[in-house]
Amino acid sequence: MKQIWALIPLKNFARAKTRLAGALGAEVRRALTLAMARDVVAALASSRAVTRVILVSDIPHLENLIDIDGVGYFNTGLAQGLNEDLTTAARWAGTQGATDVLIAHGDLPQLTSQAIDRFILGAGRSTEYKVRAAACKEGSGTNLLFAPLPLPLPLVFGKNSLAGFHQAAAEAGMAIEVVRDSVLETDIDELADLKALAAAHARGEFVGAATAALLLSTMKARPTTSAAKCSKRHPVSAIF
Ligand SMILES: Nc1nc2c(ncn2[C@@H]2O[C@H](COP(=O)(O)OP(=O)(O)OP(=O)(O)O)[C@@H](O)[C@H]2O)c(=O)[nH]1
Ligand SMILES: O=C(O)[C@H](O)COP(=O)(O)O
Repeated sequence: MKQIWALIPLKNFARAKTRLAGALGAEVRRALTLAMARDVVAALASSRAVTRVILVSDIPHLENLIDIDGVGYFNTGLAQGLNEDLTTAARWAGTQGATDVLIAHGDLPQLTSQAIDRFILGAGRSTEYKVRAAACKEGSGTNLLFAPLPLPLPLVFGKNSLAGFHQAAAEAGMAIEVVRDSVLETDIDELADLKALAAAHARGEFVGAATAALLLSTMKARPTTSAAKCSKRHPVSAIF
């Protein structure tokens, strides 16, 4: 019986979401990072296929910030980098009884438990592929990775990671299966992504509860246009 553990890496707030730093102040980026991570955790916690959900981070007292029933925390100590932290956490998960890991980034606020189960259970049907990757919307990055333990290939998250995973798999004498799924594709990296997310929410598309609440509360607090123009770095409310 598979024991699938979800690992969600979360960067320290001081270094997180830097591509939004030109538009959003540190407090708003922190709130957004936390809200999206809460939504990712909640979706994974409701998945039928996932056995355990673990946050992988060096954020102190993260359990007080994301307090969802049954969620575990792997404290990396001082972060060594995304791939190093996840590799250490995956190895530890293996010693605790995990047979497989589902790595899911913390900035996927439209993630649903149905899409997660679709992704994982699809992997079960194919015996040809051991590793399955969900592409980001640009098709270059990897939003989720499903792999058995011990990991059969090195983790190479980062810029153009999908090509990196293909290469790592080829070097390990295997192939990976790439999934394009609109629900799994939506990561929030740039201001344009955030604007698109607000528009999707306004159209009635699903957005996780914590992120949706943040979008709504900041829109209610929307300043006048002239006030927004005066501010160099806008609150979320000023960008929609
Ligand atoms: N534990 C851990 N998580 C990380 C680290 N670097 C990135 N992450 C997490 O990995 C996921 C993808 O992160 P990135 O897109 O690289 O970084 P980001 O903070 O979301 O955005 P940028 O700073 O704009 O690149 C997010 O959930 C991050 O919080 C790290 O060194 N350690
Ligand atoms: O491996 C990846 O694709 C990155 O860790 C996340 O990519 P992005 O945040 O640049 O989309």
